[in-house]
This record gives sequence, C-alpha cells and structure tokens, in this order.
Amino acid sequence: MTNAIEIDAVTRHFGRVRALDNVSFTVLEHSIVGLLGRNGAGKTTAMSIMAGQDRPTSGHVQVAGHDPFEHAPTLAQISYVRDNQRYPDDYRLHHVTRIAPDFAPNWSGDVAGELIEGFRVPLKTPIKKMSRGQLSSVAIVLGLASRAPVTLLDEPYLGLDVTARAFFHRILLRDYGEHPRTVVFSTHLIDESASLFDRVVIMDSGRVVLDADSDAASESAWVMSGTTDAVSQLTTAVKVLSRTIVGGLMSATGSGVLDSDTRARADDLRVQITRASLQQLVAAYGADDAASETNIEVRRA
Ligand SMILES: Nc1ncnc2c1ncn2[C@@H]1O[C@H](COP(=O)(O)OP(=O)(O)OP(=O)(O)O)[C@@H](O)[C@H]1O
Repeated sequence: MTNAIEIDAVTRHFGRVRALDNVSFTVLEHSIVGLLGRNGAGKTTAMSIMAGQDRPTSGHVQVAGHDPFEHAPTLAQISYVRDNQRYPDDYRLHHVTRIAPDFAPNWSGDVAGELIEGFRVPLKTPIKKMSRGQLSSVAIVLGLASRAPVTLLDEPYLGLDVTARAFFHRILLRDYGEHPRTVVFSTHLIDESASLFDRVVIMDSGRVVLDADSDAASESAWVMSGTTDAVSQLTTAVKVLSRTIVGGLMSATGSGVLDSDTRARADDLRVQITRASLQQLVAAYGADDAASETNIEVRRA
C-alpha cells in the first residue's frame, strides 16, 4: 500500500502560537481519514499545509511523493474544500462550474449536476449572497466533482441541513467506490460521519493524540459508570481520558482493551461498562482535567 500523504515532524508557529507541534501521520492512498479534534486543535493548519497553501515552520510534508508547496503538478491533484472559500463578487454557480474543469482534469459534469440538483443550489443567486448551507453545497460540488486524487474536506458541511448531509454522504461513498481517491475529512459532527472513516487522527492542542484504524479506535474505547469509589478502584490500572463526577457517581471514558479480570471486578462493583462512541472518544481526548472533573453537588429539595 502506498502513502498518499506523509506528514513528518511538522511544527507550525504563528507568532507565539504553536498551531502544530511535531505532528506526524500518514494517509494511505484510497482511504478516508477523519481528522478530528476540538476548536483550535490544528486541523485547518494541517489541511492547508497538505494542500500546499501554507508551509511548516519545521518538518516535511509530501503529497503523492512531492512537497505540495513546491511542486505545481501536485497541486493539480489536490482538491481542498474549506469553509471560507472566496469567490469574485458577481460569480454565480455556472461561472464556477464552467472554469472548474480547467483546474480539475478529472472533473465530472454528471456528479456536479447531480449534487447541484440534490442540494437544490440556486443557479441565479450570486454566490456572495448565498446562505451558509448553500455556500457549503457549492464547495462540496467543487470538492467531489473534481474527483481529485487527494480530496481535503475541511468542515465541508457547515450549515448544511440533515437531508443534505445524508445526500452528501451517499454521493461521496458511491463516487469514492467508483473512483477511489484519498480523502481527509475534518468535522465536528463526528458520530454522523464516523461510518465514512477508515482511519481517524485525533488532534489536541497542535498534537496528534490518537492515530488509529477507526474500528479499532471505537472498539477499544469505553465508558465506565458507577459510584465514584467503585469506578476509581477499577480505573487505577487503565488509561482514563476524562472523568465526570456528579453527586457521588462517576463516569470515566478511556481507551484500551479491558481484560476479563477488570470486567469481572466491574460486575462485582456494579460498574457498568459500555463502548464509547467516536464522538465520546474525541471529547474525552479534548477534555481538560480541570474541566472534566466537575464535581457537581446534587442538591435535594
Ligand atoms: N494565521 C494565523 N495566525 C495566528 N494564529 C493562527 C493562524 N491560523 C491558525 N492559528 C491558530 O492556530 C491554532 C490552530 O488553528 P486551526 O485553525 O488549525 O484549528 P482547527 O483545529 O481547525 O479549529 P476549528 O475546529 O475551530 O476549525 C489556533 O490556536 C489558531 O488560533
């Protein structure tokens, strides 16, 4: 298997802000990777470096074997969808779809037409006047109809309604199946998108905190709930990512395989163990200890 994207020890400073801190991960060709994490985690910074629109302060990035910032032919293989795409003032949809094939050699007019119809994108409204969701629709039309070998979707469905999001998932999976490509997808609607991902990279404060096969990540993530004392006893030897304590009850989210002894002790201690969703896992990786250990007293009337 070939790596479509290689990010090696990348750090990116903006003045005093360290947006990326020694980040390394790879993306296999023809896979869909979810790039996840809290606001400010570094996802957009990483995406724009992968897209060749920014450079690392240190470290190396290769897309299809080249530094995208320095190799124009590589840029032609990348489609980058982001939420703040700007268009000339008088541009309408047909202007965009007319020039898109000049930049995207694999452009599919059929896919563009299908998406425009399914999203109900208004044809005559200047793009500048479109609603938030309509703007996202236009960006997705460009991102998917380009059929670029490397497709970077940064928060592609801001403002999109639930029907449009389901439609987008369907067309993405169908067209990806027919025309495989490498997709990096960042979103905060994690549970809704989780089934799309082959792999997940979770970032927090500019660092990669988890880089795993997406099934393995969710299979090894758990939530333990019970009395604070019982959960505390059980979690001494396992990796806890976040804890919430409410009125003598604790819920702890963690990652790692739980052995049969731990599960048997959980039964004895009346601690319930359930599998954490990907969204719970991402939230737990992003939790500050101080914030998550909210010891809320429950007052009785
Ligand atoms: N051009 C810039 N100048 C200064 N700071 C920046 C710049 N771009 C990003 N940052 C900072 O770098 C950090 C990472 O930002 P980034 O946009 O990559 O996060 P993100 O994970 O995409 O967040 P979100 O989920 O909110 O979109 C943040 O602290 C942000 O304020």
